Amino acid sequence: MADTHHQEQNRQLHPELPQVIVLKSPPVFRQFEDHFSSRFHLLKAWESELPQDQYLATYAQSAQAILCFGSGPRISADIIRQLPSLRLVVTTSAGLNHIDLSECRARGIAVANAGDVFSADCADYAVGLLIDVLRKISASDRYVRNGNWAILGDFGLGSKLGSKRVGIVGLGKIGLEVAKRLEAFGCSISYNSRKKKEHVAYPFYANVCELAADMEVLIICCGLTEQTRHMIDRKVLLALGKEGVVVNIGRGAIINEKEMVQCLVQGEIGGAGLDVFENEPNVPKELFALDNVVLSPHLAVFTPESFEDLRDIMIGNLEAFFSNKPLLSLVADE
Ligand SMILES: O=CC(=O)O
Repeated sequence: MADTHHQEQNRQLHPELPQVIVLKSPPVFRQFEDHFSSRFHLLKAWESELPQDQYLATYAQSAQAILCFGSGPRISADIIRQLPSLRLVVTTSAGLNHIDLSECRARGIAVANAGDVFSADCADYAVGLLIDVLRKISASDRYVRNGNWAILGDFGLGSKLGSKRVGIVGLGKIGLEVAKRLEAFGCSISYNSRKKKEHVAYPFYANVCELAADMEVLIICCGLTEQTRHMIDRKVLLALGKEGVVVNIGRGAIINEKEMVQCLVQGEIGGAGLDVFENEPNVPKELFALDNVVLSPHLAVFTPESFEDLRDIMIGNLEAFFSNKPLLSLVADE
């Protein structure tokens, strides 16, 4: 019980600091921790030897805020119900699929996310994946390293980025940044989203299958919800066609992964750039053999240069909440 004892001592030393629960923290958070502990009394459930339920029942009954990470654990209805004073969830991610939003809504709990902090990094990465698939950069790197250049001669040419018709699925902050970048490369942009955006001139498609049929590239930038789960299925991919490329920097389950793998293996689409997968960190093995597929371990999201902005927005949200000011990146209720 040494850690729990330490936390209890800390609470007695800093009774004035507002309590913020953290169920588990990934190593990347450790570099921020001092910035948080000097402002808030962090209830570090993961350091306690008590089972989580017991820890929450013993130490977190009056805590009003929880800080969580896109990497988990999930902020489920069950956890929310164990925290009767909870009024705010702050997540370090742009995505929200690890939070039970309807339970938060029902209980009047506000949710704040990473806001715009990652949008530029994520958009850069989406464009990087697309260029890599089209111009075969990773594949040609392997070709050279394996000594094939000298043995087999020149590697086959890739396909031009400029003038491609690109469909963006989900024109939020990240999608708009992707569009801005690809316009500069000479691509023509169209999009699909829940609603047509006022003040956006790009052609809008209410139907994702129709978008795919008219495009050469689909870039998935939307969040994962019950409505978007498996939205990109075999039918959409077949509409994209044999030369079509899909890039996913949203969430793996937005694409029906089994059907996408089948389409790729059978040459029914032209290629894929994938940063996210349905069952991370497991990646379908069939993809490893395909040179027209670029794989990456869910790291589009940020660079070390963005960490300070992330830290500041999380602290800013917590401070605003505890001083009754508007949150910096409140997730709008849809
Ligand atoms: O995937 C990462 C995020 O949602 O921020």
